[in-house]
Amino acid sequence: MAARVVGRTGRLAAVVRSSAVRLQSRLHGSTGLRSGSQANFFPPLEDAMLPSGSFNNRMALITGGGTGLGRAMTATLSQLGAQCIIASRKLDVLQRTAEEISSQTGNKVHAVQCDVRDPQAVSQCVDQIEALTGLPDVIINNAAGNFVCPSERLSPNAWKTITDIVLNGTAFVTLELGKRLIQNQKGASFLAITTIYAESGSGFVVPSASAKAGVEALYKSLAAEWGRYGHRFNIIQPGPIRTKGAFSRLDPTGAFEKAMIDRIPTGRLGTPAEIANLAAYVSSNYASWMSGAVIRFDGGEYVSLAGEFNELRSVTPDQWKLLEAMIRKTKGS
Ligand SMILES: CCC/C=C/C=C/C(=O)SCCNC(=O)CCNC(=O)[C@H](O)C(C)(C)COP(=O)(O)OP(=O)(O)OC[C@H]1O[C@@H](n2cnc3c(N)ncnc32)[C@H](O)[C@@H]1OP(=O)(O)O
Ligand SMILES: NC(=O)C1=CN([C@@H]2O[C@H](COP(=O)(O)OP(=O)(O)OC[C@H]3O[C@@H](n4cnc5c(N)ncnc54)[C@H](OP(=O)(O)O)[C@@H]3O)[C@@H](O)[C@H]2O)C=CC1
Repeated sequence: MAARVVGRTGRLAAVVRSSAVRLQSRLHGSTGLRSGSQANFFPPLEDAMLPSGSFNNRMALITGGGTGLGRAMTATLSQLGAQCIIASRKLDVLQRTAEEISSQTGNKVHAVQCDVRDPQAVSQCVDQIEALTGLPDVIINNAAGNFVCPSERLSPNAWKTITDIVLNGTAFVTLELGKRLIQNQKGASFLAITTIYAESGSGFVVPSASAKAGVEALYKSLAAEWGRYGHRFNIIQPGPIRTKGAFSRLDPTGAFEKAMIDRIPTGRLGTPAEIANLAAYVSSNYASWMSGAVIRFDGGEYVSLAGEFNELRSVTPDQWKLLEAMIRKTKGS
């Protein structure tokens, strides 16, 4: 009897495996498709979601605003009327982005060079911002550094570099602006971009995971402490969104992208415009009651990775009939 059940279970497992493989190759393999078919249910909308003028007369600082997601956030805020300041190390990249966005939106985008790892540079950058636009109403801490690397290969300086950009950089920008805003009795919305593994931790990106977790603790703590000064602090945890900066350092060969998409229940990567709309909402007065929030924005990837039995998605209805019959036949323990 036991042998019959084991034999049947083995055959079932083989059937399940081979149908899962067929399904995978129908969805992605042979066609070269980069999204699951369910992605058709979840088309990304690219236009700005908030009413035009939502950020009129508002100043927004976006660190790392010259590229990737920061650039998309800058474009959306600028389109909605904000005067933006983008800050990072590469002035030429910032200036190009600033010109491109302001020529499209008609609203000024300023480029300010700043290495967020250096508290003195941050202080000088804030001096420059005060002179250009006054203190900002919206601060988005988006700048980051990251690369995949087995932890046993990390040098002390590799660890320091990532934690300096992500945790110390966010802290320097937030504290410098926070102090000046408090002195000037001006309220502001602070937003930090972390990632879904800030919560779970993740191998192979350990400095980033540790630093992003620190950023989340910083923002939740300040949400509690600085509400009395008119400051809100929120966090967006993005799942994978293709940008050159992230994917060239996290998936340099492109080999992991398909696996990423396979485990995302909505069947596709996010888009920069989607996260830009969310960031704009969180930073806007429509969200003035939102503080201390941690918003996971990942197409369902986090819960999909977490659930013990989620792999059973690949079991077909016929296979379920068989499984159910086997389960129902079991009597006692
Ligand atoms: C998919 C879903 C979840 C995704 C999450 C994504 C999270 C992200 O944060 S993506 C953002 C990615 N964008 C960036 O990283 C942009 C900025 N990055 C950089 O500028 C560089 O990559 C770097 C972070 C390395 C900083 O550059 P910098 O010039 O300041 O540093 P280096 O002098 O080059 O390096 C400093 C030490 O780190 C060691 N190192 C650099 N790269 C690697 C690597 N790939 N593997 C191992 N170690 C590395 C480098 O050797 C230096 O250490 P040492 O030799 O001991 O001096
Ligand atoms: N794309 C994705 O799938 C995901 C991204 N994220 C997060 O989204 C944010 C944006 O990432 P993404 O757009 O993908 O990647 P990018 O590499 O395009 O963006 C990172 C930005 O940070 C800036 N930066 C890096 N180091 C410093 C520094 N020392 N001082 C100031 N600025 C710095 C870079 O500009 P410069 O080189 O000019 O300094 C760059 O513009 C990051 O916080 C990242 O952790 C989170 C989860 C997923």
